[in-house]
Amino acid sequence: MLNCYRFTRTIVHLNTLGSVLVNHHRIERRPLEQQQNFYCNTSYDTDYEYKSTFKTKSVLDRDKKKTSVLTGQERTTKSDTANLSLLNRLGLLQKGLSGFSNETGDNQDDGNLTNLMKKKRKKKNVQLQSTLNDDQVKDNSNITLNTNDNNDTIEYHPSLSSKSKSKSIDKEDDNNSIVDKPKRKRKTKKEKELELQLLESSSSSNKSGGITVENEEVVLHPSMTGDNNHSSKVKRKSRKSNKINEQSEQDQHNVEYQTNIDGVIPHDVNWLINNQMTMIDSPIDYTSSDIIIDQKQQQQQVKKISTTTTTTKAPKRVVHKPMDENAIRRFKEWINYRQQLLESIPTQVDLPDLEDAPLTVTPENAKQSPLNQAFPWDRFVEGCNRLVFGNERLRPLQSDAINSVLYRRDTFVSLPTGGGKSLCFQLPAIIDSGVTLVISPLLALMFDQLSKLLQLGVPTCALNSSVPVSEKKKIIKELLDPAGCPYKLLYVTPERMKTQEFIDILEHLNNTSQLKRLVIDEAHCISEWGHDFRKDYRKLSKFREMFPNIPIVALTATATPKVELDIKQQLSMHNTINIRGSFIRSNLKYEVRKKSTEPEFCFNDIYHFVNRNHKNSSGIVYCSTIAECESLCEYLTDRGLSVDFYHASLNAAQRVDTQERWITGKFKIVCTTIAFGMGIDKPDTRFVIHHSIPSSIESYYQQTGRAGRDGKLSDCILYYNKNDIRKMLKISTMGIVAQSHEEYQKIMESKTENIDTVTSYCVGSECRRVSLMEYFGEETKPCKTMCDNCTYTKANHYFEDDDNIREHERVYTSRFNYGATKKSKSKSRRYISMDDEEDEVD
Ligand SMILES: Nc1ncnc2c1ncn2[C@@H]1O[C@H](COP(=O)(O)OP(=O)(O)OP(=O)(O)O)[C@@H](O)[C@H]1O
Repeated sequence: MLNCYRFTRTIVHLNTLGSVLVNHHRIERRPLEQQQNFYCNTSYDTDYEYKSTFKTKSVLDRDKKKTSVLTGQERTTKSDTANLSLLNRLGLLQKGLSGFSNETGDNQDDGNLTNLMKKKRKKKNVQLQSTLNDDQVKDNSNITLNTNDNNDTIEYHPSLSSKSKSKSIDKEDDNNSIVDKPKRKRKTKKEKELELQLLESSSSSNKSGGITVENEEVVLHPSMTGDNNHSSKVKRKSRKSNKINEQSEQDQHNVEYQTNIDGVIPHDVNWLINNQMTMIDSPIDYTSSDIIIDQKQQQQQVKKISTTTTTTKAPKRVVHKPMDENAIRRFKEWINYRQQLLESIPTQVDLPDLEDAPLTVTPENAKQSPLNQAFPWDRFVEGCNRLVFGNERLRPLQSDAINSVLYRRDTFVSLPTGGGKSLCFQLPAIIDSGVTLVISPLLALMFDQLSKLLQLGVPTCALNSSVPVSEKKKIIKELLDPAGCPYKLLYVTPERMKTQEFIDILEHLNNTSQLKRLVIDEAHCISEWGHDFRKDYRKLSKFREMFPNIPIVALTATATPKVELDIKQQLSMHNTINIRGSFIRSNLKYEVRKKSTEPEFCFNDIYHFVNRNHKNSSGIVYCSTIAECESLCEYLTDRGLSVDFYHASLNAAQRVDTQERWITGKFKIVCTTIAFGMGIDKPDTRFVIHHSIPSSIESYYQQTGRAGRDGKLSDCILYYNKNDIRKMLKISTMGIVAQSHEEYQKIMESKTENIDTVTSYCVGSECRRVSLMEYFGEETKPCKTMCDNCTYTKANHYFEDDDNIREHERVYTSRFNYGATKKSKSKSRRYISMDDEEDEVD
């Protein structure tokens, strides 16, 4: 029998938490010596691997001094570089780089490379000329594109050529990778000397004054900037350039290829508020490290329509998606805008006072809330939201949440599904310095957010079981880099928190003042009373003990008051600011339909509903079992709909792949168990159908919350019959972990109560919206037009027959017997839910 452990609640004395909240009422710059400024420099090591490193000020004593716009103090200049090692991993650098300088204004693509080359020419021993002629580019094929005036160093080496499409640098563990990577090549002595000279000259040549935050070059692929001439010009120029260093044909080819890269955006986006106001650099790679199954594996992938489940090997993967052009444009604008803002910021900024006491902000009191006042970061928030995320404005309560997070207060955010909770921590993470640690319960959810952030250009990484070992090692190395970590957000599953290796990483980040906050997404998973309880979420309660000064941000869309209290207690949140929005989703139409006991009838009904109303729209159909999932998928596919299935028996790679294909519209309808859902953000999802009843109202709200996230009218249909009650009861009590019979019974009671509530919802005749909101403790008026009960007065005849009511009562009253039966077999037993998603920790 499996031993089972129940996590003991950790009690943290409140007095140890006194220092948790950083009450910084005044932002002042520290003396220069005290600042922990990290400077980024990119170079490649002897193995010709690109390397992006941050260096502390003390390390970079060779760097030039600049005058801060904020203080007038002289400061060491910083390097703003692409995260080349990340790029390298994603297979970009083999294609070369092209330059675009944003400092010189937009649409100056011709000038971009030229600017880079200008800077490069300053290096003594490369003998580059300082005018814009064809010769400028001649050494393009050489080792570097160094922009040391701005300390933007982008290096390129001929060995990383398109021709040398050899195996990946990561080849040792990415055998299945579909990314071709360049072959390593030993540097010649000459090259080494040249490189050394370049580095020396780069570190000694910068004499510009100006502002501290100066490195904001945006390097783009010409095709992305719409300048096709650029490529050809560079090619032409590079062909002429054979004077300085003799380059091989391969090198020349590299120059050409250099212009064909998807691009790279180095930037710095950190505004450090921890008693100083400065910017640190953050190398960035705007490619998306989407994790997909490699081609071979895809081919081998077992046809999904089958009764047996597939067990292909774990994901090996990386494919990068080009960045969205609008995102690039916005990002450039953001950099310019931020630059302007920084120039206008005074050297000292007062933070408004916020009482050190719990505070609740709701839509009703938001206007009078102390969070609704001017904060020094307001324009940064506005600019970042508009330019990085492409949103016109913040939604109600988002700005309160962001202010609270930036003020470094413990923050509990409960906004409706699709309410924009992610922005409440992602935006502060970008504006603030250091790393934001995000706990995310599902690989799919993590993948979704990671992919989006990378596409937006935000340096983000994830550590989970689907990340190949080689990449994991690299990420860990970067996180542990004594000189500084390049990422703004680090996503992990709760399981990772229990490994000593990861705790060491966190300790390192904390000791170097880089760990800025812990974010717990889908925080209801921490509560046993929550609908998606995950035992490893419980372990997060240790975080406060380990890092008492790090603020905690918990977010959920489905917390009842009881769950909310439990979350805060578990996490030892202190003087929490609660941001509480209305749960109403006014664009969702709710309907409950009677489900026939004949599976085919229900399948047929679903088919007709979709075919009639949402033939070409995306939607989700939730089923209670894997078998149901697959047979419904088969049925709908046979009838000509575009369908696939998703459930916990698929391995991580298959799940990621299915999710990605659904999100990108490769197929329209996903038949799934509850393994799919939390956090899935496909705005144009027009319907969510529950083929079987959900295990709780929270689950139902969460799952239907996938629909209509773009604000457009969407349908939520729930099929209900009495058999499903018993079936769901069985399923939802399978995963119970209990140490004693009493505990088991307690959990059983809670689970059955949840199902009772769902049943009441189904058979009830009051407005669906009112019923749902009542559950979350919110009062509202009947929707009148948005549910079956309001629109069809007789709709519930089906559920008022004696049979159903009797069955409902029988199940309700038999629940204690059910627990007792289990007890007789075993006092302590662990049942594994088939939909349990746990991250394998290696
Ligand atoms: N201020 C905003 N303006 C426009 N769109 C926004 C804004 N904030 C968020 N969004 C968009 O709203 C959608 C939902 O956001 P998000 O995924 O953060 O919701 P959520 O609250 O986490 O929902 P769930 O709990 O259901 O996962 C996303 O597509 C996001 O881009």
